[in-house]
Amino acid sequence: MKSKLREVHVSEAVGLVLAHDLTQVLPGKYKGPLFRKGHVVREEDREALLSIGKEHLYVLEIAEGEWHENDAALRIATAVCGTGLTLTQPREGKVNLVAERDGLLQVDANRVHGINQVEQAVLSTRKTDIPVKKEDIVAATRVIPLLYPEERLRQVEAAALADATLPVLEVVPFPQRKVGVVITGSEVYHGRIQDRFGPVVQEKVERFGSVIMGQTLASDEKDRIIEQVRAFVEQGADLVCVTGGMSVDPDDRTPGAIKALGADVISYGTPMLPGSMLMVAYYQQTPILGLPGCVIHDEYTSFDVFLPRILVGKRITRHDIVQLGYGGLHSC
Ligand SMILES: Nc1nc2c(c(=O)[nH]1)N[C@H]1C(S)=C(S)[C@@H](COP(=O)(O)OP(=O)(O)OC[C@H]3O[C@@H](n4cnc5c(N)ncnc54)[C@H](O)[C@@H]3O)O[C@H]1N2
Ligand code: MOO
Repeated sequence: MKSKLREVHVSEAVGLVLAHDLTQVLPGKYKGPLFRKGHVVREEDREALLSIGKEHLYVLEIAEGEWHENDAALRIATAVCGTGLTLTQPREGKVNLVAERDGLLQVDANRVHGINQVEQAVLSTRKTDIPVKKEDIVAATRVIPLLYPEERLRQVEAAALADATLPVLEVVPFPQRKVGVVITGSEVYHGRIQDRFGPVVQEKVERFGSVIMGQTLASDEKDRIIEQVRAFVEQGADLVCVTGGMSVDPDDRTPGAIKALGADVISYGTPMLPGSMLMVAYYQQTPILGLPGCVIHDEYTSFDVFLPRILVGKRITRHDIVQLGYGGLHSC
């Protein structure tokens, strides 16, 4: 059976779906829709409808096996919604997924593509691995037609599951991590200039609810850098940042020190600008980052991409490094 039109008196229309737009004309002031096609008539609409002379309405009788756009959007949203997210009530056929907490947004892009393959289904999301704030809208769902077939909703729900154990979208909270900072550079060590790296790293780390467990000065001495990184790891650091000395001058000792420490270097260099001279390494499972000078003055570098991921406990891989190049030219 297909959905069909039916004429009803306004007093019997509550809960039914308008089959067409209803226009309001206020001479000289306004002409436009008072209610749109698809609107579900509410008790409080009755007076407004009668005031524009609508005693009878065409409503849609929705056949079994078809879903109103609001209900279809809600089913899609429910199928993709994971922890740390809530759904809004449908409005004009759209449901939003809203962050319930600050955290790192996780989106399975492959399953988002799979859902959008289903004819006239819409799942629109922000990108994965970005930090979000409580109450941010991170995704929205809708369907294109006013009535949507059950069969396609089942296809959406199957695509949302697709053998995966994790939800399509979730917001992972930031645990409180301890971060050690080793500042290199003889000019800072000897007090020729004031350290500007420490406050920048501290602000970025605290933004995600983590703490700086300590900050040391290592001049440009490789052995001192090694010792200080190792000491932070032994004291239980969740991340150690070594600042400066990342370039190609003879006094740039940081990459050599991290290697000599025996760390597993994932990459020295990234294809993102700024932040191309970043080093990502792991020493006994603890992430060690070599931070290039640009982190002091550029608002958004490869450090800002990886820091929140590291703080939620994700391990950075060579694949993650490679991914930074496409769309990664921010300034240079
Ligand atoms: N020949 C090349 N030169 C540079 C390259 C390159 O590939 N080839 N890369 C450039 C890029 S990109 C960056 S980023 C920087 C990387 O610089 P470093 O990490 O080696 O930074 P430094 O040389 O140690 O310092 C640069 C600048 O910043 C001042 N600085 C450093 N630490 C502090 C601190 N804690 N507080 C205040 N100021 C600090 C330092 O005195 C220098 O003036 O290299 C480019 N060059
Ligand atoms: O590492 Mo530099 O990183 O791009 O300005």
